Amino acid sequence: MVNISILGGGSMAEALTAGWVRSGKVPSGNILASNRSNDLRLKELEETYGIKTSRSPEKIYDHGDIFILACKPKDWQKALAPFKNFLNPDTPLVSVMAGVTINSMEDFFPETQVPVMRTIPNTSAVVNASMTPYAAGKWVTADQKTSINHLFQLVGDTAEVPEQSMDAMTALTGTGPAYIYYLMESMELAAEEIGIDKKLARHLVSQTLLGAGLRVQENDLSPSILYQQIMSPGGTTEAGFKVLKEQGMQDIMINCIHRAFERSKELGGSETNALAFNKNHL
Ligand SMILES: NC(=O)C1=CN([C@@H]2O[C@H](COP(=O)(O)OP(=O)(O)OC[C@H]3O[C@@H](n4cnc5c(N)ncnc54)[C@H](OP(=O)(O)O)[C@@H]3O)[C@@H](O)[C@H]2O)C=CC1
Ligand SMILES: O=C(O)[C@@H]1CCC=N1
Repeated sequence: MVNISILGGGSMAEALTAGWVRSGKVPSGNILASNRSNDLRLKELEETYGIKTSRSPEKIYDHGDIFILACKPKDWQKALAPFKNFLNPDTPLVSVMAGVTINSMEDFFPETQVPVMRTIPNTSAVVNASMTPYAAGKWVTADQKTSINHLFQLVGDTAEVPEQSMDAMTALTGTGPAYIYYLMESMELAAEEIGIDKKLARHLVSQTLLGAGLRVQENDLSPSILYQQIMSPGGTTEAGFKVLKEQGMQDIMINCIHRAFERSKELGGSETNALAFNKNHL
């Protein structure tokens, strides 16, 4: 199994780490995480998952067969700078960042053909149920793509997509769990108001979401057919849906995903910054 060096030690780095360790296929010692300055956080990651941590560029470089770039889009050039002269065609760089394009990362290494993969996992990696769309850059070999795909399959499902779709993927599946959690929170609040115990409500709501998700995955039926099956004329579902329609729930969701899509494209605007960074540091 490959050794993984992660540049970043935040939520996404932790979700992937947790999923890889939980898969039983990646020994915790194969993972090394780093961050910018938060010592406590690195200690916490070490203690929780038994992984290695370091902020020494030499150690990070020596450890990794694969580099995961898991810092915020605004921070990536600084995070990668110490590795500019080290990364090479045998050390794939796998970004999990929203927005940042493959081109801008490839251009960061003007002298070297660094293989760059752009992925967008989600935090369900913790329970090995992420959806991870990905796109490969021009220097990624078939073997490298296979092994990176395998790595993300260990924490859920994957789909190769054209790079042009990655901002849409980010809005839909990278961000997606947050929309679902917000819906769940709303259902829990309503449950409490109609007299359901808080703890029981959590169980009821999560099982309901899980069952609905599984049904969509295991049937050829569209969500629309599936909700119509639940709706008896004059019944409770119809009554509830009347409120959803009157208050524009579907439009709200569609607008939300459009806005997240636009935001992912805006975050990709850091390309200009990458070029400026290169000019100042070459
Ligand atoms: N959270 C999510 O659900 C998802 C996030 N993503 C993407 O993952 C990336 C990380 O997001 P998330 O984990 O939420 O963010 P966090 O803010 O939780 O973590 C960012 C991490 O990057 C570190 N960092 C910042 N600068 C550097 C540097 N120069 N060198 C090394 N590490 C550095 C930070 O260190 P320190 O704390 O010390 O400053 C921190 O550990 C983002 O690009 C985001 O778009 C993608 C899909 C889903
Ligand atoms: O909010 C964000 O920007 C990141 C990217 C996808 C999910 N979280």
